[in-house]
Amino acid sequence: MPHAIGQRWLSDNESELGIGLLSDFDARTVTLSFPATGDRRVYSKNDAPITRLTFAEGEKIRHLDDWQMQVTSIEEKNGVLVYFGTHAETGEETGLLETEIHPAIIVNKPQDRLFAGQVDRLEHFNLRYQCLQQRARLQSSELRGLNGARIGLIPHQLHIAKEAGQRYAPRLLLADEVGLGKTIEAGLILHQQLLTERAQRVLILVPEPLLHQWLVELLRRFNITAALFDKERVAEAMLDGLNPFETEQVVLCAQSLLNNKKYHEAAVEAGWDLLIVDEAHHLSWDNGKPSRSYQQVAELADETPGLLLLTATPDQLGHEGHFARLRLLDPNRFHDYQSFVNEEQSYQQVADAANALLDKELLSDDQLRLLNELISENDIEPQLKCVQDTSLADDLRDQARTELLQQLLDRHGTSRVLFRNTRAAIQGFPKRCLNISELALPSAYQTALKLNRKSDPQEQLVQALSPEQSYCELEGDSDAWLNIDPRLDWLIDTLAEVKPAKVLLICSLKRTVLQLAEALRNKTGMQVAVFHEDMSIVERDRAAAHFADDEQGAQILLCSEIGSEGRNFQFAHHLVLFDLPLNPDLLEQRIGRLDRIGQQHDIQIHLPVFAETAQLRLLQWLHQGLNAIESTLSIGKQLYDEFEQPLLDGLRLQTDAEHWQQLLNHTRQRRDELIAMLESGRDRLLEISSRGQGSAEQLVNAIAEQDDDIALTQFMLRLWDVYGVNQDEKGEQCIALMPSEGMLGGDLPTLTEEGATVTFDRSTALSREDVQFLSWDHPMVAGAVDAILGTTTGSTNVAVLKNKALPEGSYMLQVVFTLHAPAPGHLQLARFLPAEPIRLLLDKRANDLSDKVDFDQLSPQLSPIGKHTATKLVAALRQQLPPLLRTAESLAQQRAEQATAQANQLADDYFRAELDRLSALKAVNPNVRDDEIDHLQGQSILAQQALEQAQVRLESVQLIVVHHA
Ligand SMILES: Nc1ncnc2c1ncn2[C@@H]1O[C@H](COP(=O)(O)OP(=O)(O)OP(=O)(O)O)[C@@H](O)[C@H]1O
Repeated sequence: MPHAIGQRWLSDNESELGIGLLSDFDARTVTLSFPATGDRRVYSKNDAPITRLTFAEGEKIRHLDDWQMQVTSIEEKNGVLVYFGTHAETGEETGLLETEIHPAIIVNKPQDRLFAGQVDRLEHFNLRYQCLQQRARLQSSELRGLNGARIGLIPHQLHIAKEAGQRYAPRLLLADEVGLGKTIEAGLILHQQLLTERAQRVLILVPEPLLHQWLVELLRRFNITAALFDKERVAEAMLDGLNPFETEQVVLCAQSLLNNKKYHEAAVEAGWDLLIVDEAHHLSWDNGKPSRSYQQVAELADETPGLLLLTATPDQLGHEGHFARLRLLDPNRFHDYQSFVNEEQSYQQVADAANALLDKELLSDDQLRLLNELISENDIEPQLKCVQDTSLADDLRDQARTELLQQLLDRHGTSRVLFRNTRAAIQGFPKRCLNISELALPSAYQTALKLNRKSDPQEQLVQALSPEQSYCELEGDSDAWLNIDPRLDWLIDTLAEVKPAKVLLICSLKRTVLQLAEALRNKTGMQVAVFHEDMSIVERDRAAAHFADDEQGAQILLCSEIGSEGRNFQFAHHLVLFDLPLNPDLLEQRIGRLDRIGQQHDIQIHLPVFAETAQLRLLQWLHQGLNAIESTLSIGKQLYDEFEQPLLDGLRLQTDAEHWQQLLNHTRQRRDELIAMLESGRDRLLEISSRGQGSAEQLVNAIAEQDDDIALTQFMLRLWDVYGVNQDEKGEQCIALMPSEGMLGGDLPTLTEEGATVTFDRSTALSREDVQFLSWDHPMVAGAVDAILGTTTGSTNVAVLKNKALPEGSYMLQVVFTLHAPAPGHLQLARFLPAEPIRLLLDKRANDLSDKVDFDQLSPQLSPIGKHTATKLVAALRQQLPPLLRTAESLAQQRAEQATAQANQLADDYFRAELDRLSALKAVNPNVRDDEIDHLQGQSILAQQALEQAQVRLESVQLIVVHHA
């Protein structure tokens, strides 16, 4: 093409310069000036990496004065093109000289890039298509947010997470027994809410000692980076005039931080989508009065759509407290304690009906009547008939039973707001074995107790349970007890006996921890780790790590009561209870440190008690009366409240042996009674709804199947190759990755300069903390897909097809479109609108070959060609390709219209069914909140509006030329 001043050219390598103007040339060089950036480049004429910018008929051009023209014909005058066409605004016929084209046009549309000679590599074109497919898959996956967590697949957790994670603004109480994975469930719900953009701003409040554990679990298991707020950080931000809580999206802080009024106000003002409160039993409500922490959370909960409360011991501070926490979830529903209690009494009937269905036996007339009564507003005759018809296939009858059960659970009780799984229901947990060592009460203690008898009943109790205190008071030395107390030698012997096994010791007071630690060090020289409330978080974490260290760590960790909440010490299986708490729920929290998911051994609980003392009596009451040591008990606090007075009298040794024995018998009887009642009523219902009948196992299977699918591995291996990530197979299912310089789409999330080791294998990820677990949810996968699709990489290509069956020189156009509807992320429109790319293959006569030859069939037959030849081929077909592209676009448009109509139908069906379901539920189960229904209605309208705006967008275009050589 002869050069002429005034022609417009583009740099192949520096497209950001905009459109160049040929300002000079001679026999050897060409000079381009780029008006948009003020740059100038001189190129060697022979091999200049520049491409002439030309437009074809039907295309639009922007004039220097910012108006647009659609080209109808083209002429050339002295080597410079003149375009004729219609003015977009006035509709008049007009002409536009090549020199008058706007210099700041960014050439990033695939067709413009192709015509401007910006031809990408074949592998990049293929990768872009695969990324589009993967993004579609990702967006519409039912398992999004569930499959990517580094966790073992435990059905009850996944069931709860799926149930709640996909709700709008879930408000619920996660109340699994200690150590069954409430943190994991909350993490899974949070993960789904974040990934689907249902929640973006999240505040997590936890007891201070658990801050670090939460931070680590969120990052390690879910790749969620929370910002840890402490006093210093908050104060500093406030000094700078900022609301600290507005500076981060996911904030983790100690609930006690909000005791500062200013901080609390700032937190409320900042606004959140989701609030998570761990160890929520601390939000107490005593004698009709809310505690300070309850009020703090209530204010936040009022302003925040989503709320997750976590507690293993919901009744720890009484049933009224439990009700008060339910009220935080939904004040309208839980407004009157007495009616709540009355309602709970009716659960027995519902549970009976549920049991009848679960038994899979034929239903009796009474049972049929009961079901009809309980689900009276629906016609359940067809399902009942099906259940009773023994000639039908088992799976049909099972399905009918499941439907009935679902309706029953949906309509009754707290099943939408409260989840509680128990060890008994899940099974497979190690045993708890109690080892009691009865020691003789030292005579010095006996004397001290006689001489120093207290009159105050509370003091009497303390004295009876801790005889060492009286002794120390008399001696005037608070350490004196360690010189005579046989429990110290007993402890040393126990440690020696179980060595090298780790031992966790819990007692109620910090003072005891420090004194015992000192005595152990002095007497044995052993390493001892301690953990108490006056240590900083860093000190506590260091102590826990010292204890966890297998090689050089301490054999024993001594904890005050604070160590018994939330912490993970299941690598140990010996627990010393140096004293016993009166509250059975605290006892459960203590044992729960070891009795947790992941515990591999039976748990040995060691208990030293002085014979014939209050200590022994308390042990008897907890063990023989409640059986709260070797098994878990959800009603410990309730029983404590019922028996408090006779128990305390007994502990003060004011009752004789016979009365004491009677108390033990009564306690046991009452316990059995209550448990039987709960097992058949409230707890039975909770158990059924928390475990997810069958659906939980299906979910586990679906995730396991996805784990086994090698599609992700194949995709990522290809992606790293093309992206420029160096890979080194390390064996044991691990791959070491190193970034290279100038990676295709820039840095990849979680791949640092030092590299990263990754695995696609869940069990490897579970056993190797240093290895990243790659799944469809992992930020590196989503980040890489976004990085590729966020650039123009792979949006154009020219390839050769060596196929003798086709005439030499014939050509085809492979074009990929996507369908876009502008919608907020939380709408999750991809559920309805297929995000699958629309791919078209047209021959030169515009025949549509897409259905005859698919992408994966064609791709291996294509070979790459050099850029120079590619540019020449495009230039040679410059006038033929735009009409082909227009045909492709109109075909894509037709498909898009079908897809949008289908999407509309799907969305309509979905929202209608959900609204019907929720409205029907609301009529019988007030746990359905009005705002959930309003939200669904709003979403339905938004979805409709967004679908009306759906448009196709060209993603990539490939010219395929047939060549036989
Ligand atoms: N699915 C899982 N895969 C792997 N580890 C798990 C899983 N679920 C729970 N765990 C581990 O089991 C332990 C107990 O889980 P978690 O802390 O979530 O329980 P919790 O119910 O919150 O306990 P607590 O009642 O003491 O607060 C933790 O160490 C956790 O990491």
